[in-house]
Amino acid sequence: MRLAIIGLSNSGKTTVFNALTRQNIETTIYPTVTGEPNYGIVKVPDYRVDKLAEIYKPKKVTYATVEYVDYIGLTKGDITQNRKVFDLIKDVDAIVHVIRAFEDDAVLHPMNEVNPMRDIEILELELIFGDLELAEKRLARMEEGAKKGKKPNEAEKRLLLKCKDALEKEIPLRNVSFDNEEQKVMKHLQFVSIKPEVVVLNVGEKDLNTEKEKKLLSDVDAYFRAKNQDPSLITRHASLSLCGKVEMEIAQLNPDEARAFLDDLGIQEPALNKLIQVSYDLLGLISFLTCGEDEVRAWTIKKGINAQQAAGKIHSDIERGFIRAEVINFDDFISVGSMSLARDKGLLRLEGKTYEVKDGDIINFRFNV
Ligand SMILES: Nc1ncnc2c1ncn2[C@@H]1O[C@H](COP(=O)(O)OP(=O)(O)OP(=O)(O)O)[C@@H](O)[C@H]1O
Repeated sequence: MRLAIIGLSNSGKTTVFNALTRQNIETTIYPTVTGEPNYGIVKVPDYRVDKLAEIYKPKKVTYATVEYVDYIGLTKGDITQNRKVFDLIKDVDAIVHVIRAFEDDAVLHPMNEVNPMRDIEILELELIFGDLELAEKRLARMEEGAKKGKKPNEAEKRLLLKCKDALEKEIPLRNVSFDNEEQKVMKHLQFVSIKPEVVVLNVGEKDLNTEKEKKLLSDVDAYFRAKNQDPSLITRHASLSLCGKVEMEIAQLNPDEARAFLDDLGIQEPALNKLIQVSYDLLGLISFLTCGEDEVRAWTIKKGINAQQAAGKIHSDIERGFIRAEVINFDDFISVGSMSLARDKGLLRLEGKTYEVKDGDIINFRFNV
């Protein structure tokens, strides 16, 4: 799973990226307009993996991971520059949209003043304009082809017209419902406004845990709710606030120092953990767990997949030779503390191929190859 961090220049994208990936890429008070994208793999914090590792003391502990990519900012009205960003993010699973809400005169703002709601609108529109350009170009190419006698792909044409119509009304494609056929055609079209989106309000340190922060966040939620007029659509948007600068400082500390720092600020855990979790949920992902003396591990799967498909995540042989899955949910396991006790108490279930795997299931696959 890969997420792209996007936003206007100087909104704090690299700061958030550094905090997430514990890297130290240079952040500047000037916009970055060239350079290579930054990539980083991030462990998905999971208290269940921590707890199982404590119990099993395995040789290896493996968390689920997500990858983030950070690149240059989007610019109002600059389609050529923005296309560079869209080309990079066309294959990502979701976008993290960083909005500047912190005040600092030393950090240049591309619109000269801090105004988060205006910036959200600008950025959302740039995504829409980028997609509109793409739809129009493809339709024009189809028309050219038709003139030369080439038969257009009717399904794609219908879909492009539907997208164009929505985009012209300034509706992002994530807020349009597409049937299964349309979704299939959509796969190779590389639109960006269709991607699930996590909005991160990057507030100043002094605004953390204040009414101002709460109000801003509820304004952001209201903005996206108002945009999504089809209640049958699954939510493809989530928002949260954090202070990128503080998060980056915490990420550079050792665990004890970080704990003391968080206690000082009256925060339970870094907001980044929530960001990672929210991204995971938004993509409809869950984790199942495997444990033993060799390894305790979290595996990422899509919500709704069955035990046999989940087995395929580990190895195609296990999927092919699947016999049964021995399953216990993490909470039940913890209530007794060991697999043998769980078995004695009948908490360990034997499930077949079609069992729908739940978040936090600890699974032992029985298979035969
Ligand atoms: N929450 C915050 N509070 C105060 N300063 C911040 C905050 N977040 C980021 N900054 C500062 O803002 C400046 C710009 O940050 P950063 O380089 O991360 O932005 P960016 O969006 O990656 O910029 P660009 O892509 O245009 O280079 C840096 O000086 C950074 O320290």
